Amino acid sequence: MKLKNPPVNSLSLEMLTELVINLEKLENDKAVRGLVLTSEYPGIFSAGLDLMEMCGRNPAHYAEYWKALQEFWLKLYQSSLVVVAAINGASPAGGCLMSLICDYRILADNPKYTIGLNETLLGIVAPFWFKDTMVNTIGHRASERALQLGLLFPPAEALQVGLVDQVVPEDKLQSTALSVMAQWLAIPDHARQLTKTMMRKPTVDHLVKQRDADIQNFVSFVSRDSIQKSLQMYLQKLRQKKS
Ligand SMILES: CCCCC/C=C\C/C=C\CCC/C=C/C(=O)SCCNC(=O)CCNC(=O)[C@H](O)C(C)(C)COP(=O)(O)OP(=O)(O)OC[C@H]1O[C@@H](n2cnc3c(N)ncnc32)[C@H](O)[C@@H]1OP(=O)(O)O
Repeated sequence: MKLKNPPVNSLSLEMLTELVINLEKLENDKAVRGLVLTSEYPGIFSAGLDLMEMCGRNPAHYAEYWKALQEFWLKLYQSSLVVVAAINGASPAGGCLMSLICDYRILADNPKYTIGLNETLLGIVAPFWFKDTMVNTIGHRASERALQLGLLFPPAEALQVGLVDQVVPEDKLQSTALSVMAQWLAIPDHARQLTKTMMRKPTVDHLVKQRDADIQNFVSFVSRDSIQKSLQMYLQKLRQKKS
């Protein structure tokens, strides 16, 4: 599945909705057992959540957006397919989250392709289920440091901390993803799927139990004037970077 939402594959409401529909289609197709997630645009895997969905909108919109993001996370995290992320570009915040919920992550070796949950740099906070997903991957101490500092790791550091499973030359990314997929598909589906469910259930239950409260938290957090100001300033900085 190729992410395709120009210019930076930000996760807009429309993009999230389409991703969920496509995932459902693949899950229901008996001929499909695995999925490689990559970007149509080498250089950018995904810029994360679409900041335009979180700026200057009304509470009903924020609630709808957050629910769609939860839905996407729940679908992909619980997918019965083998999901391999072939990360061919920068992968900040929501882009990193999307990689973390795959079964295996391969990052192309390019110093510009950084990955991490950098929310604090925007003056916002990664919610508990982003944090849980990261802790499940790299452990508590490394997550605490990475989350507080909003670290974006270049490939060698991402590998060292365990945020990705492999770093490969850019021209080997897709072939490596296919050989990793072959290795995972050699395992009987039912045994692998039950194991995945068992490993992920506590994290899934944590969100499912608190879904509505989490939406309310997000809406009230993002509606604050101070948060709106931080997001606007961050967007301005992104725009100024060009000039
Ligand atoms: C205890 C209390 C707890 C309460 C908690 C409750 C709730 C939690 C609240 C909030 C949680 C929110 C979680 C948020 C997660 C996110 O994912 S936020 C998004 C973070 N993303 C980023 O920081 C990445 C920003 N982008 C970049 O760094 C770069 O754009 C790039 C991806 C590296 C690509 O660089 P480059 O190729 O140079 O492209 P440009 O920077 O020039 O960008 C092109 C245009 O795209 C716009 N853009 C970039 N990123 C985004 C984005 N994420 N959303 C929307 N738009 C984006 C950029 O402004 C450019 O636009 P123009 O062409 O200038 O119009």
